[in-house]
Amino acid sequence: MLHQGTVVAVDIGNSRIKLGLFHLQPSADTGLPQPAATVTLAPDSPGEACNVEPLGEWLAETISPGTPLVVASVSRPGTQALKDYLAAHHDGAWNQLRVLTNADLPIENLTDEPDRVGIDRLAAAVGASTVRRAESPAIVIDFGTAITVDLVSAEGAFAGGAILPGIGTAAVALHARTDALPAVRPPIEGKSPASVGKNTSDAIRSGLYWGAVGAVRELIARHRDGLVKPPQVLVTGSTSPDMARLLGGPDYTVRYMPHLVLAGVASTWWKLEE
Ligand SMILES: Nc1ncnc2c1ncn2[C@@H]1O[C@H](COP(=O)(O)OP(=O)(O)O)[C@@H](O)[C@H]1O
Ligand SMILES: CC(C)(COP(=O)(O)O)[C@@H](O)C(=O)NCCC(=O)O
Ligand SMILES: [K+]
Repeated sequence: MLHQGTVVAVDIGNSRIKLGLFHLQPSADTGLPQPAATVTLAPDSPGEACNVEPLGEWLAETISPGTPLVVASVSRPGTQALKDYLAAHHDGAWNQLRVLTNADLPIENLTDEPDRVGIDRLAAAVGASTVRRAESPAIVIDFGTAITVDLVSAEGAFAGGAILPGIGTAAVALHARTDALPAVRPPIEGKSPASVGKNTSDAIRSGLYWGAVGAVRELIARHRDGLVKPPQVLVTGSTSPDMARLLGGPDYTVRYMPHLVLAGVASTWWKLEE
């Protein structure tokens, strides 16, 4: 079937909503489609619903009316907020969200309950499949509200993985479940914290950050133990630029690919349109 190729991919997580405009041109460098423009919708305060207001300007300035908005969501309130906003604005020009289900994703799913896997994990695996060397496995780490460490088999199937608390989520839990620990926000840019914190907040920052590094390294090593070939390791989501370097290991390299989930959503859409 002939189609225009242009699509807005939407990744609705439990903290933020990410959108990317894609045209049908994989980047020569990785084979991974790269967005021509992106916007991220965040809550005004952590833990609240996303403020979807900035969407209107982005759509009006960047996107031709009628371009499909294709959604992978792990948050029903997030999906509803987006639907409500689009229905109430722009005279319905953006009213057709195509909300993907797991069965739409062009990847074999080897888990016990394929329908329950977060569609963001599957979309990232689809993105990883286009990047990985033929017949090599991949490990995909996504830093978000949760951290996921997933395996894409050498044959290109989603094999499962691990889910652990995201750094911000763990910070909220420490504050909520203790008398003395303050609320600490993870670093937004750059720098890894010193491991020896000299005050309570810095000690928490250290523990959460280096704890996540150690946990993810252990999970990569354990996933890797079951593999014949060394994996390609891809990191995505909200994390510091240092993270990919810190996660590197003896026989694999780690690449940071911020738009892996969005690229997987766009690739899925093009496959569905074929
Ligand atoms: N630079 C950063 N380093 C570490 N954690 C971060 C950084 N930026 C954001 N976070 C944490 O990442 C989480 C949200 O990431 P996000 O990609 O918005 O999640 P989701 O995909 O679940 O919506 C929050 O817990 C936030 O505190
Ligand atoms: C693990 C997740 C919460 C990660 O979501 P995020 O951190 O991106 O908001 C999400 O993929 C999800 O809701 N998964 C459902 C359970 C599963 O994947 O098995
Ligand atoms: K995610």
